[in-house]
Amino acid sequence: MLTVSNLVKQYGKQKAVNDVSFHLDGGEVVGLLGPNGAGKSTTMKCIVGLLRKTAGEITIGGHDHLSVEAKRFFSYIPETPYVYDLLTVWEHMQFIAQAYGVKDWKGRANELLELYELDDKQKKLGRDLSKGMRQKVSICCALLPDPQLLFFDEPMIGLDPKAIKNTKEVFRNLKQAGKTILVSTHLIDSVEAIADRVMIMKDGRIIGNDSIDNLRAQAAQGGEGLSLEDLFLELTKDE
Ligand SMILES: Nc1ncnc2c1ncn2[C@@H]1O[C@H](COP(=O)(O)OP(=O)(O)OP(=O)(O)O)[C@@H](O)[C@H]1O
Repeated sequence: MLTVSNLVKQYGKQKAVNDVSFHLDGGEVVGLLGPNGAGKSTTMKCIVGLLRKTAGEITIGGHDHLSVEAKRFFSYIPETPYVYDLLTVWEHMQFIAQAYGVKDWKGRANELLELYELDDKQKKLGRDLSKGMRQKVSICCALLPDPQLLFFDEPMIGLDPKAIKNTKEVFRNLKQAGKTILVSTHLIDSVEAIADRVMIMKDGRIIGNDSIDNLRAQAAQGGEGLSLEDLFLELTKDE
């Protein structure tokens, strides 16, 4: 579904992403973990075409990631939610439905807005939404076209506890429906239950890419019985 080969992204002289390669099979749910500045957001932005990569190849569903065919496969929830100031919440849903050619979208849009407690905010303009509400609108917009592949960059940031719980449930449902998900997060427990695999990034490189059980086994002595959080700290500690 997604293949990233030898991806490099340089900001000036700094290699924020340094020769990163990985593959996601259809239906896989993969957590992208790493300390601040590891290169997670830059990797995602390169994949979805928001940043121009310095080198490497990326294909989505067998198509070059910048092609229209590739863009039909995925939705992206950015770290900082972007909403249109002068569209209402409902108009955001309408806009996405039209842009992606989603048929019979109104029922689904209502379900999503209800799930994220935005149903009574339908007439509010984007510019009048709080940060958390923007994040919720961004998630609803991403889910409406029912894409095969979803990129979530820190989806839980700014969400209230109920929305975090709902989003975990959304992940479980997406996984059950066979969707492919790459989710970058610091809230390690939010992916522990559903991730088939985690990739751990540090200093622009992937330093671990395996199931949680296998990573545990690879971690320094005493890996057995480590929580994912301990494991993460063990793998990313400075030598
Ligand atoms: N626009 C930019 N210009 C210059 N350097 C940047 C830019 N964006 C990110 N960087 C640098 O690239 C590196 C990777 O940043 P990135 O945002 O991808 O990390 P991250 O793993 O997503 O971090 P966080 O968990 O803090 O969101 C960091 O050293 C950061 O300072």
